[in-house]
Amino acid sequence: MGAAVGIVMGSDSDWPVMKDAADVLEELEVATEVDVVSAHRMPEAMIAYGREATDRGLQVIIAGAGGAAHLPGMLASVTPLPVIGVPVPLRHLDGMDSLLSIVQMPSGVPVATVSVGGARNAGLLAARILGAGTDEVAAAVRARMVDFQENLRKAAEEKGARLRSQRATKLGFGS
Ligand SMILES: Nc1c(C(=O)O)ncn1[C@@H]1O[C@H](COP(=O)(O)O)[C@@H](O)[C@H]1O
Repeated sequence: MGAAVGIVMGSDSDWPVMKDAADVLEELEVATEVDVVSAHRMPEAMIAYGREATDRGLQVIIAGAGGAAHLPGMLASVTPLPVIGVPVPLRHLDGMDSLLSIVQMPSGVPVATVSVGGARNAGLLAARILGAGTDEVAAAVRARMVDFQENLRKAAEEKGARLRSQRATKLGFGS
């Protein structure tokens, strides 16, 4: 089966951030493809990627970029697929430039923007979009997402229990 989610970034220097999206989608058994596609540096190839995405079977695009981050918005302008934008933080301005470039889209061209460096949430959001479908593949992704959420809840509860017990021990109440 081909990739359902395309993960693209403006430069390979974004990969340490964008890898989190690929990793969580791998955990959820969602097929992904990864590529460098830059609106600024390779505009024709970027347009082709966006235009061909649906025919190639992609269902969601995750696009990460830093600085003057035009890639997510430009992709959203040439594809009907949902585009999730990841603001990649660079050395200057701490990602505020990336965030504002991605989030402040003009009306009519939506990009679902996650937090600065929030590639893991971008992956999770892509899985939720896929899981909203009505076929068997969507149901399977949805079931894995429900498990994921259950594990998240348990982990949070365990952290609370650990903290309560450490505190009680410190104050001499026992655990
Ligand atoms: N924001 C964009 C775009 C674009 O939006 O088309 N293309 C590259 N870049 C960004 O430039 C930063 C520096 O790239 P280099 O590390 O290659 O110099 C990266 O964060 C990339 O996403």
